[in-house]
Amino acid sequence: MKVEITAIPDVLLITPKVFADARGFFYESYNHQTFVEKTGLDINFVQDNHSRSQKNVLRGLHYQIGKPQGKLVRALVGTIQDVAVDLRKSSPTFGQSVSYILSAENYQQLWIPAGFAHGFAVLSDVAEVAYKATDYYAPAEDRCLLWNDPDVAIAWQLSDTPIVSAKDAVGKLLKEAELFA
Ligand SMILES: Cc1cn([C@H]2C[C@H](O)[C@@H](COP(=O)(O)OP(=O)(O)O[C@H]3O[C@H](C)C(=O)[C@H](O)[C@H]3O)O2)c(=O)[nH]c1=O
Repeated sequence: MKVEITAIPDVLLITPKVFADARGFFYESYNHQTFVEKTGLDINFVQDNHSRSQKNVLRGLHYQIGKPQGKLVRALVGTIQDVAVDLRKSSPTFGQSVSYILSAENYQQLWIPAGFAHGFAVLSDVAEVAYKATDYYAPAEDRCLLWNDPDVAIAWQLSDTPIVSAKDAVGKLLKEAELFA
């Protein structure tokens, strides 16, 4: 398992060791001991999520203001552009984002700590995304940062106007959003 620090140091790009043979492949998608040893993070995941979306769907940018969740994200099927936005007011990278292409083919995972908004755009005909969370879903705490906030200026690799939920269509701008310390 390789761990790479991204342009926002607390966000990590993880590439697992994949064992391929004539049958196909095998890899450990998560191993707690390896994760802690390689990242130095002592965290525990309490919830696994799985979503399926068609091409041009954009889910996000979401975060929970109370019960903030760290997320470990991967694409089981297809290809997504996964994005994390730093919402920690005291961070030197506040308001900045990182984007990575996660796909069933590259096996890569993105670790996004609590304090970030997370979202992804589907670049393939369909994508299934699985991700682990460090705290439970808390609908009352759920918040949305507007996906195309000009101050965040994410370069979405979308071929068309994205398909977003009604909730995501009215996400807040960074200058209005509830933030982390
Ligand atoms: C997130 C979540 C949702 N739900 C229910 C609530 C709704 O009835 C339904 C769809 O929820 P939502 O439209 O918020 O799903 P996404 O737009 O995929 O939200 C996720 O998208 C971005 C990418 C994230 O990082 C978050 O994990 C999460 O907010 O699932 C649950 O029961 N548990 C959950 O943990």
